[in-house]
Parts: sequence; C-alpha cells; structure tokens
Amino acid sequence: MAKVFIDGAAGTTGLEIRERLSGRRDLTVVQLGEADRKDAKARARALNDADLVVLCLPDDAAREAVSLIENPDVRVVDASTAHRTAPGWTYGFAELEPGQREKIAASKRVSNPGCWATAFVSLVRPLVRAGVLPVDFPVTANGVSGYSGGGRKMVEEFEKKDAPDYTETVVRNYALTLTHKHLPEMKAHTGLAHTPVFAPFVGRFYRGMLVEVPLALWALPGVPSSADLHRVLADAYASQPLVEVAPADLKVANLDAEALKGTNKIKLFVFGNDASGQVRLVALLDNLGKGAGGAAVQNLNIMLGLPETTGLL
Ligand SMILES: NC(=O)C1=CN([C@@H]2O[C@H](COP(=O)(O)OP(=O)(O)OC[C@H]3O[C@@H](n4cnc5c(N)ncnc54)[C@H](OP(=O)(O)O)[C@@H]3O)[C@@H](O)[C@H]2O)C=CC1
Ligand SMILES: CC(=O)N[C@@H](CCC(=O)OP(=O)(O)O)C(=O)O
Repeated sequence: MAKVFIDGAAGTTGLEIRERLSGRRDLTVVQLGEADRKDAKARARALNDADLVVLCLPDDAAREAVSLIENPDVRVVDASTAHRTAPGWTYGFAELEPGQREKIAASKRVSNPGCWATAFVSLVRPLVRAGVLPVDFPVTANGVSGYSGGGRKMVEEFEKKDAPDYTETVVRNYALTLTHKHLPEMKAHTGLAHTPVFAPFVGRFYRGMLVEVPLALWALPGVPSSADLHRVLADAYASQPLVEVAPADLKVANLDAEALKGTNKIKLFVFGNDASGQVRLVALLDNLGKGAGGAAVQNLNIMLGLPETTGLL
C-alpha cells in the first residue's frame, strides 16, 4: 500500500487534504506531530521514506523540502507556487490538455495549480488552443475568493479579533501592483503571449470563488458568437467528471461564490449577449477543493494509479 506523507499537514491546505484522505483504505497517510513538524531532520526522514509526498508549505519551505529528498523513487505533489512553471515539473491539471493526465501519471514532480489559475486557465486554454482567442489578445480577469485562500494568516486576519491585523472588511481588492503570484502560470499554461490584467478580490466568507474573463466578441477574429465559445468549452471538457460546463441556455440572475464549497468540482459558464457582442466567461469553484486540496488528491490518485475520483466528486 502506498505511503503518503503530508508535509505542512497542520496548515489550511494540509488539513483539507488530510480530511479528504481520512477515510481512505487504499493508502497510508503519514504526518509529523506538533513537536516534529518543523524539524528538518524529522521531515527529511519522512520525505525520503514515503512513496509520495504532498507539500502544503510556503514556497521557500516547499523548495527546501524538495532539496531534502534524496530517494529517487519518491514522488511529489507540490501545492505551493514554487514549481508551477519550473522545468522538470508537470502542471497538475489533468483536464487541461489532451495527454496531460498521462504526463501526471508518469511524472515524479507534479505542481498543483493555484486556485485563481485553475479558474483562469480552464476558461482560456481551450479557446486559445482552438484558435478562437488569438495568443496575443489582451485578456483580463477578475474575481472574488473566500479568505481561506490566503492561508492561516489571512484566516486569522478575518476571524481572530485579537490578531494584530484583524479586519472587519467585507470585501476588498488586492494585487494592486499587478504582480499577483499566479500570473506566471496563468500566462504559461494558457499559451497567451501577454500577461493578463488580473483584478482579484477577497471577501468575508471562508471558502469558494468566482472568476470572470470578460471578452468583447466583436474584437475576436471572425466575430464568434457566445454559442461558439460555449461549444469549444463544452467539447474540451465533455468527458471530465470534475469539470462541468453549464448549458448555453442557462437563465440565472446571478451566481453564488460559495455554491460549490466542499466539492472538488469546477463549473464553467458562458453568459453572452450577441447583440452587444460581449461575453462573460465565469468559473465557479471551491478554492480549497478543485483550487487546492481536491486537485492535490486527484493528482495523487492519478500518480499512484488509483481511480482518479476516489474521495472526490
Ligand atoms: N489556501 C489556499 O486556498 C491555497 C493554498 N495553496 C498553497 O499551499 C501552500 C500552503 O498554503 P496554506 O495551507 O494556505 O498555508 P498555511 O499558512 O495555512 O499552512 C502552511 C503550513 O506550513 C507550515 N510550515 C511553514 N514553514 C514550514 C517549514 N519550514 N517546515 C514545515 N512546516 C512549515 C506552517 O506552520 P505554521 O503555521 O506553524 O508556520 C503551516 O502549518 C502554500 O504554498 C499556498 O500557496 C495552494 C492553493 C490554494
Ligand atoms: C484570497 C487569497 O489571498 N488567495 C491567494 C491565492 C490562493 C492560492 O491559490 O494560492 P497558492 O498560490 O498559494 O496556491 C492569493 O491571491 O494570493
């Protein structure tokens, strides 16, 4: 039976992954106790003794963990931002490209996508691949996330009244320097030539997110209809159980960012107005589900040759 070590098991993403793996009888989960969890020697031992390790650590600690692995058989899923565009690493988004699942299955080093990037690339990559969206198009994205996306520190900022930076803010924008940490992977894994203009918001709710890519259809070559864009997305994800494309004729007045909380799914929507030549592509997901822990478990299943959606859906 495969031995899985979670490094960073006490953090927000680590806890989420532990919970998802807790009922599993097809693997053994290892984690270090409170006294050892930051001890480099204990971590090195556990890292080298596992079949697969899941890193739920800040970027620097994730890089350090990888450097501590000497056993060539150990396989890694890294939930941090450290290796998402690094050479030698496979991007852990099985549904993204034909053949990506097989690459993940064969890889020793898999980087789990960021939550914003998961939403963005799932909407944009199929359109770029199909040639509907030119690679040099000036794409923008915006969205709102629950505060668990910021990890333990942000959770405390929103929840712990005696935290030094406690806030009662309901919703706020951020990344105003236009250098959000997911931008490199958003560009690299869509194939876009230019970095998208990205406007993220965080709100006073724990988990869930809504991400939008607004597009002027009249500015695209051949002026496609919103139905054309919908067809590309529906075809791209037709056989993917964790990615759902809502029907093109769906009539709703709004979407709730928390609607998929606790699930491992991502749902994509195309809201278009062909009279004005405009479309809003929308992705709905749980930042801790398909945006982090759910995706990590999916990657782990694929890498260990276990049924992909065990413990998910
Ligand atoms: N939250 C989210 O929605 C998502 C997070 N991620 C990524 O997952 C990773 C973890 O994030 P998240 O769970 O949110 O962060 P947290 O801060 O909640 O958790 C990080 C954990 O790592 C521990 N840690 C820090 N340094 C070390 C070290 N040197 N050795 C061992 N353990 C250490 C921390 O302990 P302590 O708290 O005691 O310092 C904490 O338990 C990050 O890289 C993040 O970018 C990815 C996708 C989504
Ligand atoms: C609300 C919030 O602050 N979210 C985090 C991203 C969460 C995520 O996907 O993070 P990783 O890159 O850490 O994987 C942010 O925007 O920086």
